[in-house]
Formats: sequence, structure tokens, C-alpha cells
Amino acid sequence: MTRGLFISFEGIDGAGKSTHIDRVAQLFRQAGRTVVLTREPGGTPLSEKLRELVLHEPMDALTEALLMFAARREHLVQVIEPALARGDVVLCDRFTDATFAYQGGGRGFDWQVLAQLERMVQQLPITDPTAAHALPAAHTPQAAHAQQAGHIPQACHTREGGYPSLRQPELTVWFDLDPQIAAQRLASARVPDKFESQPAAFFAAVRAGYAKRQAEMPDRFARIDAAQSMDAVGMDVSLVVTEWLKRAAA
Ligand SMILES: Nc1ncnc2c1ncn2[C@@H]1O[C@H](COP(=O)(O)OP(=O)(O)O)[C@@H](O)[C@H]1O
Ligand SMILES: Cc1cn([C@H]2C[C@H](O)[C@@H](COP(=O)(O)OP(=O)(O)O)O2)c(=O)[nH]c1=O
Repeated sequence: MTRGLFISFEGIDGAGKSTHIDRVAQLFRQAGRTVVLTREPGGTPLSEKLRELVLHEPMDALTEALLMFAARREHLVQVIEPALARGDVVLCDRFTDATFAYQGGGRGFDWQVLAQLERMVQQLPITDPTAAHALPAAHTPQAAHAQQAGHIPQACHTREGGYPSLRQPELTVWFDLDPQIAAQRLASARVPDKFESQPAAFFAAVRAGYAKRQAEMPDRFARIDAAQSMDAVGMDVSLVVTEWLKRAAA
């Protein structure tokens, strides 16, 4: 069976993610793959309700982070894991890097607490504990032990290391853009939500959050210079994805 692929798209608001995701979806469809195009926060009926709340209601920084991860957990259980198990290509408009960038970088929320929440929510295997088929047999003796002990592993993004590991995108396309250019683009594009109404300094901190995340996990990040023309950005994105696919297949 074809292996599922998980790709996320990140960047500050107005960087151009939404403009280019469809083109990537087309690339995969032309190659005969089934594509699940989804977004965070959101992607399930419950997660979309949580999205409405976090994007429009003022709230405490921990509440905001918890709601992002609650929406993500639901999204993983209901949409992302089943799609990957079917062998589909999951293209996700934002994932956990956005929480580190916005809640960690932008809001200044504790990075280590976010890392703990990430481990709790994204630890593999991901199953709904209330479902009849939940808690499949652990893959290794260490995994069985960890499962019985309720241990949350420290290890992260270890594809080759096997269990324990976290669900992470295999490729993250980061649209990196100066916040002032992003603000100019957004000024004429749409009515701003809670995050988009933040000052340029907030987005400078979000951008720094993305840079920190990239430095922590350089292997899966591809940085795109999003200040270029739409065509140039589109070409860079196609190139990054096709080159990555070649390497992944090798
Ligand atoms: N490379 C680009 N050059 C100029 N304008 C762009 C470029 N990419 C996107 N835009 C415009 O900027 C605005 C925000 O783009 P969008 O894709 O919605 O950003 P995001 O999804 O990252 O918030 C839209 O009006 C879009 O047409
Ligand atoms: C996924 C995620 C998004 N966000 C923010 C970033 C965006 O401002 C907003 C929604 O993202 P997005 O879907 O990119 O907004 P739009 O549809 O307006 O382009 O939520 C966080 O603060 N933390 C998160 O974990």
C-alpha cells in the first residue's frame, strides 16, 4: 500500500500559505494521490467550533494554548491519523509549529510547557481511548512498558528510531516574510481576526518563534522566501515538494 504523507504549511498571517496550498494539492492529484486538504485550528466539526472561539474571543494564554491542542487532538484522531493510515496525502494549513510560534513566540507562553502538551497530544500511537478498537498492541517491549506505565516519552520526530515518537509533519513548508510586507498584503485582503489585528511587534515575535522551531527541527523544515512574486514563491514551493518527494522515495 502507498505510504501516507503529512505536510504542513506555516508562516505569519498574510505570508501566502493559503494561496499556494491548492497548487501543491494539484501536484499530488496529478501523481494519482488522494489528498486531504485541511487546516488548524479546525478540520473537524468540533475543532472548527474551537477555532471560532480562539479566533474571536479574548482569553488567557494557557486557555488559548489548551484550546489549540484540544482542537489538534480531535483533528488527529478524527482526520489526520485515519487519512495517513489509508495512505492519503495530508496537506495541513498550520500545525503545532504555529502554537510554538504564536502562543510561544507571540504571546511569550512557556516553550517547555508547550513541548509537554505536544508530547501529550501527539504521542504515537494516536487512538480514541473510548473507541472499541482503541489501544492496539504496543510494537515493542519498551513501548508496551511505556504504555502500561502511562509514560510520556521525551523523544521527538524520530521516524527512523521507531517507538516512542510523536506525530509530526514529515515536511513543513515555512513561508517566511517580513511582518510589514504581510501587513500591507492583509490590509487590502480581509477583515482581520483576533490574531491578524495584532501589531507588527507581535508578528516579529511569531516569526522568531518559527525560526527557533526550525533550528530545533531543521530536517523537516523548508524555508521559502515569501517576499518574492507569487509566481516565484509558487515555483519554490513546487521545487521544495518535488525534491523532498524524491529524497523520501530514495
Ligand atoms: N507572493 C505574493 N505577492 C503579493 N501578494 C501575495 C503573495 N502571496 C499572497 N499574496 C496575497 O496576500 C494576501 C494573503 O495571502 P494568503 O495566501 O491568504 O496568506 P496566508 O494564508 O498565509 O494568511 C492575499 O490577498 C494574497 O493574494
Ligand atoms: C494552528 C494555530 C493557529 N493560530 C492562529 C494563527 C492565525 O492567526 C489563526 C488562524 O490561522 P489561519 O487559518 O492561517 O487564518 P486565515 O484563515 O485567516 O488565514 O490562528 C495560533 O495562534 N496557534 C495555533 O496553534
